[in-house]
Amino acid sequence: MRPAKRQRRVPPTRTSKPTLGNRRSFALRLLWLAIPALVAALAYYLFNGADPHDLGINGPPFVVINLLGKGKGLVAARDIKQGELVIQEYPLFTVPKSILESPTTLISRLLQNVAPADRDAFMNLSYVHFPEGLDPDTHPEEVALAIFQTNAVAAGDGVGIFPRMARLNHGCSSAFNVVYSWRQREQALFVYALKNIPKGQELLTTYTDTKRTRKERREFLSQSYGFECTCAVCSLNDVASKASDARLTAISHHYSHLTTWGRRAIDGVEAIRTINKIWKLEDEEGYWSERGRLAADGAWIAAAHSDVSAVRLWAQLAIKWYAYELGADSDLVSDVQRATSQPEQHPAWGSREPLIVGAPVD
Ligand SMILES: C[S@@+](CC[C@H](N)C(=O)[O-])C[C@H]1O[C@@H](n2cnc3c(N)ncnc32)[C@H](O)[C@@H]1O
Repeated sequence: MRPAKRQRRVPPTRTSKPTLGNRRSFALRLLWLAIPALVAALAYYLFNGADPHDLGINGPPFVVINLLGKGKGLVAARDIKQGELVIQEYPLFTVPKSILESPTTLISRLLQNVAPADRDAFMNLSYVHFPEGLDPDTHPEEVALAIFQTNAVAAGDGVGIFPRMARLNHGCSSAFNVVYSWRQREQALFVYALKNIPKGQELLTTYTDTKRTRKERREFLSQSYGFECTCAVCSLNDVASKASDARLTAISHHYSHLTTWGRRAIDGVEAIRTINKIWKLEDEEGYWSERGRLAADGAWIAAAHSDVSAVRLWAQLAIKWYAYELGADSDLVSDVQRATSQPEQHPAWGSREPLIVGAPVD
């Protein structure tokens, strides 16, 4: 069960009507009509996505609204460009991966150290898996734990709570269009647009590795997050859904095959061929996540086999896709940039026999 939604007070409406014949009172009437609209617009802006980085020339990228059957969610307030930063958020608090005290006690204790407005924002988040038989009204500490479990995401060595980002709903495979990552240097969570997102479209992230069949994804999401996924991919007709499942299963299979290069079960040429197969299948599926990492793997394999021109090409591709997912100023982009200018300085350089492994087929 979710906490009761807060009710907003509705101001009493004015009952006296100005006469139409009087221009001054007509102007006053317009003014009276405009004031609530301006106040509503300001309140909407303040409560739905304004933060310092939103105040750029393009205006705030999203609003938070109620969505049928999903609770709250983020919807693009204007066209958002691929690779655009949509959220930069600091954690309300973080929790290490292993703890000694009871999680209920820990969360309640950490909440005491946050500002009252932040605590309210936290307690307003949605949750699933509340212990059966307990009344949420008399067990706020259990509500806090359930909220934490539903909304916490990876943040460095631990997990953290980011109330703004926590409103992002889930989409599978080609349906998710934003990606979040923790940046150690800034100690903040960054959310980037993986694709162009037209105004009015919902911003969706992914809660799990969605390179799984629809049935497997649905089981996981229902058990872990308490909802039946109806994203664009889960809503495909049976024929299209089977084709998508087959692509996703093949992608996973190719990823497993690729890892065998690490133990020399396949050579560099086969490894690069496998990366190109994954890339092609992902194009067909519309699955664009993790491409920076995949291209960086290509650069690594090329460097290991001392294939200078392949290192450069894979590294350039990695920079492009890392920039979309992680930001052009992220550490991983800087690391790969070094490989394009000085392939011989790549950490994997020359660790395997020399071989022309092959370039990206993009
Ligand atoms: C991290 S919260 C996301 C924000 C949430 N909608 C809210 O109102 O705060 C996770 C919860 O959102 C809902 N949710 C997320 N993605 C959904 C989807 N694709 N369809 C339906 N519900 C979804 C589920 O209730 C899930 O447990």
